[in-house]
Amino acid sequence: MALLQLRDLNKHFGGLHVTNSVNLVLEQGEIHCLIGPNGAGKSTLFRLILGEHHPGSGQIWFADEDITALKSFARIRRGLSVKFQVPGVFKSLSVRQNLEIALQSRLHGAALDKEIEGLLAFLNLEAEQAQLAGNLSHGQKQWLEIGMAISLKPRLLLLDEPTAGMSPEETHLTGEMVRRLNAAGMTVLAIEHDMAFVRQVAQRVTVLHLGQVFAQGSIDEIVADERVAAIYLGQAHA
Ligand SMILES: Nc1ncnc2c1ncn2[C@@H]1O[C@H](COP(=O)(O)OP(=O)(O)OP(=O)(O)O)[C@@H](O)[C@H]1O
Repeated sequence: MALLQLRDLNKHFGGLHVTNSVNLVLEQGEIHCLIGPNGAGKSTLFRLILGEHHPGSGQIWFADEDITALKSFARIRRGLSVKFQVPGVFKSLSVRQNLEIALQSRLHGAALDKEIEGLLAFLNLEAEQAQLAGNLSHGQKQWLEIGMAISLKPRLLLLDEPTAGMSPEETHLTGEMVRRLNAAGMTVLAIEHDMAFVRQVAQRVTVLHLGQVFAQGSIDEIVADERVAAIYLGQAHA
């Protein structure tokens, strides 16, 4: 079953056609990675899905409902969640308090404490729970934000370069987290440049180039595609 469908989506910024007739189907239960050179339009596509940008034309369907005209909060209420690239944690609050804030609309009392314990263990942040979030390492901040993004138990989790700036070990641990979330039923769409991460998690990969879907397939098919290699030539991320 399709969880998310982008139908002929278009977005212009002035004369720039940043999202160009994009059609993309995300199956319920898959981990899908979105790759492409800088400026390909990946972040813009996320903002369209979340409702921070609105398309000039085209439709966005989520769980058999047309959500194109809905505001972000209404999309979040239906089960969408996003972790953007820049950590949005509350730096002057502890790790535990950050999770409390994310969870408190859903849980209280003993149930809240139990959920926080589970999340801390999942995020490898048990020992850091009393630390100020601002004092965490870069990787730990990213994990805390993943924790906040999954606190409402979304059906679809959008991750914008979740491993940017991480060591290979941290990247691998992040991949394991994503796989565990997926095994528990969460559908994931991740923008990612790190091909080791893409190989670790992705069941399907979509390549975006100049705002268009350029290629789609398994990681092996994408890596073997000479057309894909060609569009990365001269790019620092290749
Ligand atoms: N709000 C905006 N106003 C004008 N132009 C924008 C805006 N947001 C993005 N763009 C332009 O749209 C194009 C696509 O940007 P986008 O950030 O979506 O690409 P990306 O694939 O996410 O790139 P990167 O990998 O560098 O993050 C770029 O040329 C960018 O300058």
